[in-house]
Amino acid sequence: MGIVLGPNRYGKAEVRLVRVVREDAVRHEITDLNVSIALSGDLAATHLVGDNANVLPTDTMRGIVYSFAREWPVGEIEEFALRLARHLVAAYAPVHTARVRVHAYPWERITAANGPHPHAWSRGAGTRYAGVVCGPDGTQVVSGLEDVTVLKSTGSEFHGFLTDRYTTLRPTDDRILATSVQARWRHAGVAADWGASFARARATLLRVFADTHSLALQQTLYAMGEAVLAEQNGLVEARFALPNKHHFLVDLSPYGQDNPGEVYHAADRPYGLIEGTVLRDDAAPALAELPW
Ligand SMILES: O=c1[nH]c(=O)c2[nH]c(=O)[nH]c2[nH]1
Repeated sequence: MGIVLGPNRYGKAEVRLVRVVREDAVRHEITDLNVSIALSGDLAATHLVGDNANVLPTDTMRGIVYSFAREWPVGEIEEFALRLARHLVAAYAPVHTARVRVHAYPWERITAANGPHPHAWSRGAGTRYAGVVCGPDGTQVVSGLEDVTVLKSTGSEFHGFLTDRYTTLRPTDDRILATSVQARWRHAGVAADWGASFARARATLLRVFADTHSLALQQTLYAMGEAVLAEQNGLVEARFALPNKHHFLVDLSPYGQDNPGEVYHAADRPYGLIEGTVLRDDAAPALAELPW
């Protein structure tokens, strides 16, 4: 019996990159990213004896991110992640697998006196995500979004659940349903119109959340995943984490008032956390190191 080194990876996490594209002196475009890289490969020596010959410093990874941002337009985040991951496995022999994660923060032009301002921005809602793995077993791409908070003020019920002596929750046929969507969808291939696919998936998720008369957040989750896959042949698997942002009816009887679904307490924690995967039954499996 002995002690051995298990799976490991390392890299630079959360490289914050803002790329300004100067169309002219006043009119700009901006891209605001948070990029994380994790490499695995021939890294036993650094762990076992501190021999760093195979170690590409994480500081160099930071430099690659900024330098690539200068040399090319950043483009869609999936494309940028693919470029980085492919470079990292091609350029450094000890690197077998590269995982790249990119979060993009949306900035919207401020509407000023003369319309959309050429270079003044207001931070928008939600974050777009891309994750890429590139290694000996192939390359895969996942896209997604998070922190998209949605709410329905009716059209949601929850009843018929298992009950026992610990149950205090009352069944309801009319409640507020709210969640902060974290969604991911895996692409079948490594080339797509990433921007159009993202816009379509986002619109699908919002539309289905709105249009599904919900008997459980689990049912809404499945409906959203099913629709995203049904509408885009190039997508094979969708994963969700949906916190149930509970809204409780306030008891106004101490004040001699009724409360027919009008005054709610928006609770912070604890919250239900509903997680699930929806996939094509013939989907090739996701690579283990795909950064969802
Ligand atoms: O949509 C819901 N799913 C649950 O599993 C659950 N559990 C709970 O207390 N409220 C809810 N709501």
